[in-house]
Amino acid sequence: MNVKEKIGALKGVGEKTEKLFYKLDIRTVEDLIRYYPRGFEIYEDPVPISEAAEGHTCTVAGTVFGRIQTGGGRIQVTTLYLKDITGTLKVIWFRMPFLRNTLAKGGLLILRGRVVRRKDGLVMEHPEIYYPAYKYEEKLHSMQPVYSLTAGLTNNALIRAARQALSYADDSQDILPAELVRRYGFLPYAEAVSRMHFPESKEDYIRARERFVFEEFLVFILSLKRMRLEGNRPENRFVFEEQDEIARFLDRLPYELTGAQKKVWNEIRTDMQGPYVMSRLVQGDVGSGKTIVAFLALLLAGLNGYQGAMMAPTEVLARQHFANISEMLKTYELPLKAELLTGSMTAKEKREAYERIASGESSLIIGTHALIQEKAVYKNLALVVTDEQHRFGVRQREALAGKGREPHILVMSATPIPRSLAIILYGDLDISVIDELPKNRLPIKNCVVDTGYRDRAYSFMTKQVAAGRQCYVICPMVEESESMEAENVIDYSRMLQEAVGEKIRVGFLHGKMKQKEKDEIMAAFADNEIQILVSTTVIEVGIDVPNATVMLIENAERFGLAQLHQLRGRVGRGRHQSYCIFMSASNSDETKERLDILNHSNDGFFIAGEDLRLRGPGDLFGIRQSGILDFQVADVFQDAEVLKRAGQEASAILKQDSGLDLPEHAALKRHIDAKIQKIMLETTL
Ligand SMILES: Nc1ncnc2c1ncn2[C@@H]1O[C@H](COP(=O)(O)OP(=O)(O)OP(=O)(O)O)[C@@H](O)[C@H]1O
Repeated sequence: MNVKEKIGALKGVGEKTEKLFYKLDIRTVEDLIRYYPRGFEIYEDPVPISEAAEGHTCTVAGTVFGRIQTGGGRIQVTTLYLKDITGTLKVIWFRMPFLRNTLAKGGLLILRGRVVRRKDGLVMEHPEIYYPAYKYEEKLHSMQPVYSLTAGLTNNALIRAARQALSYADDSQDILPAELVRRYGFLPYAEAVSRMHFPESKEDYIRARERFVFEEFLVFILSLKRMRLEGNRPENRFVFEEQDEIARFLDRLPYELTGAQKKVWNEIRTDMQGPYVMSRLVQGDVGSGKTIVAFLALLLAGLNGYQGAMMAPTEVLARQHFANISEMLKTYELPLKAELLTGSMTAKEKREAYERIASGESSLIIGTHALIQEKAVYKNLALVVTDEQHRFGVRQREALAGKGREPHILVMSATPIPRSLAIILYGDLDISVIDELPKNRLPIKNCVVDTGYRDRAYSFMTKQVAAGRQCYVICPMVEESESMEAENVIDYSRMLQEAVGEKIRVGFLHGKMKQKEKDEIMAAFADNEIQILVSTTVIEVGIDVPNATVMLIENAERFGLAQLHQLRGRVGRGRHQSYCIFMSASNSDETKERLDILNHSNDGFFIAGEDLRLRGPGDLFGIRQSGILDFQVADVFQDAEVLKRAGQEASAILKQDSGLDLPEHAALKRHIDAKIQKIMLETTL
């Protein structure tokens, strides 16, 4: 079979399933071959029930103790107690009432699932069932891939389809030039890709991964270069003049810019008035005050009679920026109008917004990714501020300016990457760093505790709320599905509401909520109508409520350090003393060491370095990767050396063959061009 064929060509993938695959962006057999697992389940020997620990996925073996029950309620829950000589464990399944009959026959039962703490103690939730128990033997010590899924498509279905797809992989499909594969001693393509999905051991996976990390970086760098982002800078065809109103605005701001903010603002101002179009990256740790610098650039564009657009990575964040900038325009009586453009607005609202943008009535446009490009026609867009997550959209944004005018580009990033790596990843951008925090800040006080501390954490939060402050709680994680995650957040906030009493309003936020609901909750939290916000990691980026002073992170052991640092960065943004409580359900030394780093440092750069030191090459499994810059397998920090090499190879390839026209680069070129085209399509739709 040709791997370019539609995914529906695989056996067992009907029309309906095909659509589900599309949702995961898997269209062809090759897409599936390259859809690597996000992790692996390693099937260990069963543990004694007394050792089944909160927050862990484990396997237990035992017999059913007492009766199996199915209870009503919103969701049907089937409950049993599993017993071995060391103890009993409560086990529940959702929506599987038939289990009552199938499991009632007695005999040894093996269950594998995550153990969580509920009101009535430890519970294993929705485990896999091995019954009769010998069925587990087939799996013992194996590594099962775990894929990112979509509702309706199970992990098993993906495993089956992936096995089939992999049987059609062969070395002729490799996009890396053969000479590179030889020189670096990489595994041949077909073997490597099959080990990416079904490795026999960790070492096996690591060896296969090496090649795809390299490939991913190489493709990334070459794509950027092919999109003509590097090389000749377009001329600056906008006329910018200094605006007195900006100086007046800065004078009246309730705080003085830090030295670092002033320095960066100067660099931006100089760029915008210079002979070439600006392409600048502003890097700054969480809470370092990047937003005001971006706002200043927008104001400068607006006051010069141009338009400026700011694209936020999430809708919640877009609304926050819009609210802030609108407020500023009003307070400081600036003669400019801000406009919001997001996906959840009604057709009528959008149409009206488009009109005001086309006529130039609105000059500061804040929105989300897709929408800023949609039908909006700008009168005279001179500046686009984006987030690093939109790395690839740059080219269309330039196109979006239309009529051959290329706007200034400002990219904001909170990722603490060393300069040498930033130069490779952002080779087309000048780099500014905000390396100083505002003076009014008190360092965040951290503590690392176990779950036994939960009640004390709640009473601490109650006291903070009594003092007028607000708190965030990052809910324990549920990996199985988004809907279970939602239920979990709701259950948790109910429990918390009971614990803190009615005077305090607890709100919650999760990925499955409608945009409007999210906005309402965020607005209520920003106005202190909600004092404690229980959330999944959706609040991770950018949210700025300076009155919030406590961040309680449940299951802290399950996050990467970079992500924990981002989450913690939601507090300590104002003048009040702030606290971060890392609650961990694991007692392992490794967890302790990792959390200890955060406990003793609030510095993103230092944390990233330490994280790297601790995560040896063997540790690619347990903890969620940072997801920074959204690489599929590569990790900017951990694979820094590979990134450097890929950067060198990319330059060497282009030096020898700038158009990628040599036969040995043909596959690479096709791959890159298809990728660029896809990105273009996605971002212009
Ligand atoms: N020079 C300053 N002095 C005092 N407060 C400041 C200063 N600059 C910014 N702030 C305030 O600090 C808070 C954090 O700033 P901002 O939201 O810009 O952070 P950020 O760099 O975007 O961080 P993150 O990456 O976490 O979103 C805001 O409430 C902002 O008003």
